[in-house]
Amino acid sequence: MFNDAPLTIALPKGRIFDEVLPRLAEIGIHALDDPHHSRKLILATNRPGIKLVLIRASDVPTYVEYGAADLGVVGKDVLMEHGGDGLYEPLDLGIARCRMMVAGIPNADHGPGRLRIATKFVRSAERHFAAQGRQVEIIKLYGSMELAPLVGLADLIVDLVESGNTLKANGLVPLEQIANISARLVINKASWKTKHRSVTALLEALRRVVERVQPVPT
Ligand SMILES: Nc1ncnc2c1ncn2[C@@H]1O[C@H](COP(=O)(O)OP(=O)(O)OP(=O)(O)O)[C@@H](O)[C@H]1O
Ligand SMILES: O=P(O)(O)OC[C@H]1O[C@H](OP(=O)(O)OP(=O)(O)O)[C@H](O)[C@@H]1O
Repeated sequence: MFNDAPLTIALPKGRIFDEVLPRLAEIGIHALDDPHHSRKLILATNRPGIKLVLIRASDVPTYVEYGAADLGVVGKDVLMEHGGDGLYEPLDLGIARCRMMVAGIPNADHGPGRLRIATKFVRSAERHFAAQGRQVEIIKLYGSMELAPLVGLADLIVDLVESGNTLKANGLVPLEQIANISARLVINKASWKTKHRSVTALLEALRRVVERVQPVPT
């Protein structure tokens, strides 16, 4: 069905990977090697012409934008940081759902000065506070953001929250929601034109799976 033109699909190795594999299986795409045990970064599939490339979540938009992959799966948080202009983003896969939130120590008095915000989501945080007309200083971190308010590095953090357990375990509370996050299918703009048949066949097959799992509200 998708075999008219070869397709490369970029998948992030982290938590999205385990949720997207069953979706691909439902449309009849399986990796030939066990992806959990293989060290290969390019995986052939049972569909001749369809291969998977396994990369860091934050690199997916770059691979797809430059056409190194025709399609990719990536969190909305990563897209918000990358800037979405160079890509098509036609489908919300409804997996890896969480929220991007501002969080901090409960009832903290931050005083009159500029708030310090620790986050790995620099652009999203800047945009959020600028829209509120609040002057902030953003401190870029690469992980364990929850630590920053506890050791006086920052007043607030911007991080992803799912169950809220990580915040709770560190004595922090969610304060403001910035965005609902889920994984998206992204498509290279040139592939959309030059490989239209195979790209749209894959997109529509995935869309049917997503709608079956979570029917579109009427
Ligand atoms: N607690 C969570 N619950 C649900 N989805 C999440 C959660 N944390 C992250 N995600 C989503 O899953 C995506 C991948 O997260 P993961 O932790 O696997 O990668 P990462 O370590 O953030 O990325 P990288 O490998 O580039 O450092 C995130 O971009 C986000 O969209
Ligand atoms: O609300 P919760 O269910 O506790 O989930 C939120 C946590 O999940 C993510 O981290 P992750 O586990 O991916 O670790 P990482 O940031 O080191 O990748 C996020 O950065 C939070 O720390």
